[in-house]
Amino acid sequence: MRVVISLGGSVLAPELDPERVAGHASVIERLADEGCELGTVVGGGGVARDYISAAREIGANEVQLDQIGIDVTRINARLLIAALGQIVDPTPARDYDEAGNAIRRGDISVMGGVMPGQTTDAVAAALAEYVDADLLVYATGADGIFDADPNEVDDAEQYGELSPAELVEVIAPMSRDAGASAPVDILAAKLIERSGMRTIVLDGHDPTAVEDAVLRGEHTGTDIVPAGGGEPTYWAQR
Ligand SMILES: Nc1ncnc2c1ncn2[C@@H]1O[C@H](COP(=O)(O)OP(=O)(O)OP(=O)(O)O)[C@@H](O)[C@H]1O
Ligand SMILES: O=c1ccn([C@@H]2O[C@H](COP(=O)(O)O)[C@@H](O)[C@H]2O)c(=O)[nH]1
Repeated sequence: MRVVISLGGSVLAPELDPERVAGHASVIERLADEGCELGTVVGGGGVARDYISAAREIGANEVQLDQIGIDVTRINARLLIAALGQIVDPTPARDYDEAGNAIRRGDISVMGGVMPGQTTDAVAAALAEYVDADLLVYATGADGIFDADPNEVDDAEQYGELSPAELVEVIAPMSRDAGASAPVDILAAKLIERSGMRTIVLDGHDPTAVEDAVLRGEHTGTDIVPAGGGEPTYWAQR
């Protein structure tokens, strides 16, 4: 089973805690031990946003801000690589070919951002399509997709399941500025719609949430189910 995991910077490194990073790395290692082929895409989190807002005040344009964000995602990718030992490609992939080649060699690939105008959510969706993944998992700061930001609106309601087209509709009104917060960005939603990729969006603060979802099909987030997708096939059922 080939899986792409998008690990938000806000769940990998909300603060620089080596134990938290090691916890995420342990889960990735366990998935690899179970035979999963893995691509991991790491976000920039609060550090990227701090840099972006400082540079915006100084007068940087949106592309420059995106470039700063990309650099931070790559630093976070290196942090995760440092925790992953021997089974990982030691260099963050700079593009989908590099990531795909590492995965085909049997390494775990870790990458950050690739180009301005998007977020690592879109990188993960493109990588999943490129390597023909069985499953794409977004480990983010909210337990799925809601009708409003659940960290801001007390009675926000979760979507348990969405079609890719519904996902695009829900995500479309959200901001596209550098550093914006959304569980999945609009380009990612469009790529998921195009590829029909089976996708889960879940709260990744506890690293074992990803393991439960991939290995046991257990999660409390949102399932993005393509038309005719049927029941999700998880590792335990293969
Ligand atoms: N409709 C919504 N449904 C779910 N979460 C939402 C929604 N609108 C806004 N959000 C916010 O989006 C956040 C997730 O995106 P955010 O980009 O902050 O984190 P991330 O995915 O961990 O990646 P990174 O921190 O690397 O950018 C959630 O924590 C939540 O507060
Ligand atoms: O391919 C990419 C990836 C990221 N960016 C910029 O970096 C920040 C932080 O990334 P997150 O995935 O949101 O953590 C993002 O807001 C973009 O400004 C990018 O331009 N291209």
